[in-house]
Amino acid sequence: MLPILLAVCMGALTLLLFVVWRVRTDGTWALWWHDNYLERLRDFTSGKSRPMRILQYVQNTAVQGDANSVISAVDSYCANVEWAMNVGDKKGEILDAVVLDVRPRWVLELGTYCGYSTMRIARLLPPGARLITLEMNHHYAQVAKQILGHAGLDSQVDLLVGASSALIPQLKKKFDMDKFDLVFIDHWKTSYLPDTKLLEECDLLASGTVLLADNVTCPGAPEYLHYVRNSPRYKSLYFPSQLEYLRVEDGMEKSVFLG
Ligand SMILES: C[S@@+](CC[C@H](N)C(=O)[O-])C[C@H]1O[C@@H](n2cnc3c(N)ncnc32)[C@H](O)[C@@H]1O
Repeated sequence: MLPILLAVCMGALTLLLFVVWRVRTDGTWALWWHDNYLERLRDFTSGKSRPMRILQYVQNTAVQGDANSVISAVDSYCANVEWAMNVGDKKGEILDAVVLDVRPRWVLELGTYCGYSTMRIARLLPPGARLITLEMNHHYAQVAKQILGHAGLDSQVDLLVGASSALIPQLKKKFDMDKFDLVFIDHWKTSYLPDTKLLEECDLLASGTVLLADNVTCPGAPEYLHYVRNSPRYKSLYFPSQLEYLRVEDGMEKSVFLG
């Protein structure tokens, strides 16, 4: 009996070590572990959603009206308490550098989630610039509004709730605008390419418009990458980095529309 028990324990331990190793080194396993298993477990035990837990942490710890303090609070929560799909601090620095370099008047963000990258972009915008961010999940959008309000950035940002494919064709008329200077692409990865083509069709990209796409390595957006790297309409450059809050390879693709 004892040898069988010992063998079962050894087998279970080996399996556990294997799962821990894969979660720490493989992006697909890491995303499944954090986004499905751990998130659902915490939702069940706390009776709240992950965005609500992030919001609560921000309200309890970040200085009201101080965007950097709110950004640090989200990073601290997601690095130390539970992972979340924000662009994160490391790739956030790449995003910051692109925003500062472009100095955009009109920015579009695809995928708001809790408003983390929205805050990073909005706090660096020159006076008079506008950031339009699209989020299809109503609950996430409500949380993002409160987080942006806590950071004091809500007046610079227009958060539209709905699917990007439905909202993009309405933007020109709705905002009485012409073209975007910067587009941050960070929604579901299968939508990167169709929405880029939709932006072209809707005449929302000017020569010089910068597209910055997150997660092009993990979980990856191969069709989008193939398009921007091979189309004569784009000049594209890869920025290697790490997946938010984890030691897993990821990167961002900056693509300049050439007209
Ligand atoms: C990776 S998260 C965005 C993270 C955010 N940019 C940040 O760094 O803080 C992706 C978000 O895109 C939203 N989303 C996915 N597909 C979308 C679509 N087609 N239209 C609008 N929102 C979408 C999801 O609901 C999710 O909240």
